[in-house]
Amino acid sequence: LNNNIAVCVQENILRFRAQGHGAKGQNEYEFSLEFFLPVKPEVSYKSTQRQVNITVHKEQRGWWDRLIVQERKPAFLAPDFDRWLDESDAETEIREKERRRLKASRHKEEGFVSLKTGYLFVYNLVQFLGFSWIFVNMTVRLFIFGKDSLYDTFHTISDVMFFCQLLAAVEVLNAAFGFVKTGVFPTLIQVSGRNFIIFVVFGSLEEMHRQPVVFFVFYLWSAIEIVRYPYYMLGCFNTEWKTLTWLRYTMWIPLYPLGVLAEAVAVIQSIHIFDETKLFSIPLPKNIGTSISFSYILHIYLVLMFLGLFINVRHLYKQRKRRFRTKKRKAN
Ligand SMILES: CCCCCCCCCCCCC[C@@H](O)CC(=O)SCCNC(=O)CCNC(=O)[C@H](O)C(C)(C)COP(=O)(O)OP(=O)(O)OC[C@H]1O[C@@H](n2cnc3c(N)ncnc32)[C@H](O)[C@@H]1OP(=O)(O)O
Repeated sequence: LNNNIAVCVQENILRFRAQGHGAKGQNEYEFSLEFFLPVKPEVSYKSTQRQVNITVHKEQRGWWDRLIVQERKPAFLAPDFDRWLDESDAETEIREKERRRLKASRHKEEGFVSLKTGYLFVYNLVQFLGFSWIFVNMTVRLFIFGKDSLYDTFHTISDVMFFCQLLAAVEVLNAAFGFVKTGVFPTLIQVSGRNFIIFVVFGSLEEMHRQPVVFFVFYLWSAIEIVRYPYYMLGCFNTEWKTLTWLRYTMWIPLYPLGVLAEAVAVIQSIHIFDETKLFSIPLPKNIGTSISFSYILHIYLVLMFLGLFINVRHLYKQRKRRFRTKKRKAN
């Protein structure tokens, strides 16, 4: 039994004093040890029925040649070999710890990668199904109803197109968070450009719903997407189908300018409707005039569209070159 324990470190000397019941009955025990190198003055201890465990920390990490300054160790001092560590043991322990840490972080990384892949795969699948439905539906209707089908594209297709295009906003986030290796800006241009057309130009004007231009815009958009999304889906499994890759990086060459042209026609057709209906026009104070028509914004948008066309065609051209260059190098 230990009591009245006094432990301290002063001037690098550990001083211990306690009363206890030992082999020779009740006694006062004390010792002092001067350490080989500086230790921290803070000391902690734990006392049990059998022993007192004292913990002293070295001032600086490192290996000491011995524990105390005296070369001869006092008779009462003996190492506890259960807790003894020499340099090689410590190195093995450090290496083992590092190995375990690396393994744990690799596990975490693998978990994240498979979660990301699963998420991208599901996203691409949903988009693929959506755009396939649009493309097949429009094609079948074109065959069955001929020219008439051009006039009711909006009524039959717009809900699914709204859904797919709204969901496509996720692609900007994917790029921004680095989930996919691409620039945020081209994706932002692509997604916001299309959403402007579908929600503002088509969505807000009933007069536009029956325009054949809706057919051309939707058909051109979906034609590329039924190729692009399956290409990404295969990419999620590090697989590729050469024909699909070629189509993904080639079809945009005719489709993109045609798509922008169709969108520009839609914007131009909508201008007079916005002027007549005064929809989204900005009211002005009476002494200046009545209002600023939304058609001014549309004129600015037409310019931005061709700027967007230039930026994205350049981006897609670079992606195409990168894709086919890597492929050639891999083949060598
Ligand atoms: C800031 C405000 C702006 C205001 C707007 C101003 C005006 C805007 C005007 C815009 C005009 C738009 C016109 C447009 O609507 C017309 C048409 O679309 S017509 C139809 C033809 N269109 C197309 O061909 C374009 C289709 N879209 C795209 O290609 C992309 O959206 C685009 C961002 C343009 C390019 O895609 P990305 O940069 O991602 O290139 P990659 O496909 O090569 O992908 C790069 C790597 O990332 C991997 N990736 C990408 N996405 C995914 C995914 N969802 N899941 C899995 N992996 C993905 C891909 O595999 C590549 O990796 P790797 O190289 O390892 O294979």
